[in-house]
Amino acid sequence: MDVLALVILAIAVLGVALVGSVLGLVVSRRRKPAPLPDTHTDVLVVPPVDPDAPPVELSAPPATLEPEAPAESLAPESLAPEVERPESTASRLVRLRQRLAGSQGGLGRGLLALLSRDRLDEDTWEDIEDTLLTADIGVAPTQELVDRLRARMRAEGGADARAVLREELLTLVDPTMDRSLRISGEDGNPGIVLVVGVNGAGKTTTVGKIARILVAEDRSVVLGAADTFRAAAVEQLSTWGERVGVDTIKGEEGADPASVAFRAVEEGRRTGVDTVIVDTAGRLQNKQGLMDELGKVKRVIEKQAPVTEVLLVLDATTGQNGLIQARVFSEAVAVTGIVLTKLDGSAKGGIVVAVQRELGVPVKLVGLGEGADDLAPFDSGAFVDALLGG
Ligand SMILES: Nc1nc2c(ncn2[C@@H]2O[C@H](COP(=O)(O)OP(=O)(O)OP(=O)(O)O)[C@@H](O)[C@H]2O)c(=O)[nH]1
Repeated sequence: MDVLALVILAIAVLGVALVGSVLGLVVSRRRKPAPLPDTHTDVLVVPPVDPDAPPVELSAPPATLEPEAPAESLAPESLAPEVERPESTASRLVRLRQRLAGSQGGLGRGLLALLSRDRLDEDTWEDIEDTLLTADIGVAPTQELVDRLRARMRAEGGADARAVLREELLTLVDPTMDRSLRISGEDGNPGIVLVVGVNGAGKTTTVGKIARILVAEDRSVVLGAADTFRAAAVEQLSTWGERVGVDTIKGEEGADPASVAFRAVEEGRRTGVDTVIVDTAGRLQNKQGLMDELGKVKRVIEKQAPVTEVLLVLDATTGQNGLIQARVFSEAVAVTGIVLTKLDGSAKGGIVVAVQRELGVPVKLVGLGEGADDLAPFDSGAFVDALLGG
């Protein structure tokens, strides 16, 4: 009898242990981290830890109990190469529009408050003028805008100030400009994007961010680190590339930038990539030196294939000084588009108007933060809406 009771007890204990281990398996499977969502944003930021989440199961069940896991279900952080998935353009635009409205909204709100006054007297018009000048729109565009606003507010008594202001700001920003990036080549060649600008404007960062935009759109890319003046810039660029699985062609510190650019294009053609992006040095030692260097880089690249886009990177916070630099660069090389960085750190979005006027080329991209995906195509309507506070 006693022996029988002992046997029954042993079976019961084994049964409980078995159920427990199966439940433990189920629970530990449920605790596996969810895959990254498509709209993953700041990929450089470590995902936040949920303080309420149960601790990670350390006593994992024996490997033999685990069914064969299909390759794609393996935890990405443990086995997959460290290639990040850049944010999709759609989610980036929604996020960055809000950031743009946050940094630029003050200008529009200020103008609207002034235009909505009962009496638009001379003092008010002067205040409007000052507000525009403070936002770096520039003297001539400010005068034009004020003249047009005056005429319309007078002629269209009781007009909706917001609607009038929106229309006139949009005219100034010029929605008719072609802002598409020339990232495709012809005759089997890759598109070649040459990126120029003074050091510190955000050039290398921008090259990395553009690569991410292209990778997010399933385009293949090679980077050329032709900023051989500063070894750190070369390393910085290749790190950007590695993160999204893009190769970077480098040269030794002090190597001829043109030869690095040449090799990058050579590699891009050999591997049949869609786009080669070449970062350049931005020393402004003197105009002649800059012209010689950039001119040579472009000439040497074009022994193989045409440069399809020359982007000038400008720091939005540098105001008039930035415009002077812009002029020097545009004389050194034929700029086809502007990237305005650090708009998140400046309330002076008027620089968009000023720089387009100065160079006669469109702003094509705007930088809105230090995050890896904080670069967005410039959209004039969205920009004016951001100025007006959404
Ligand atoms: N807030 C903000 N910071 C930015 C933006 N773009 C670039 N930066 C920062 O600006 C700093 C300079 O950027 P870099 O890309 O190193 O500038 P660079 O022009 O390549 O300079 P060199 O590498 O010296 O040639 C970095 O700290 C960037 O993170 C932007 O849109 N917003």
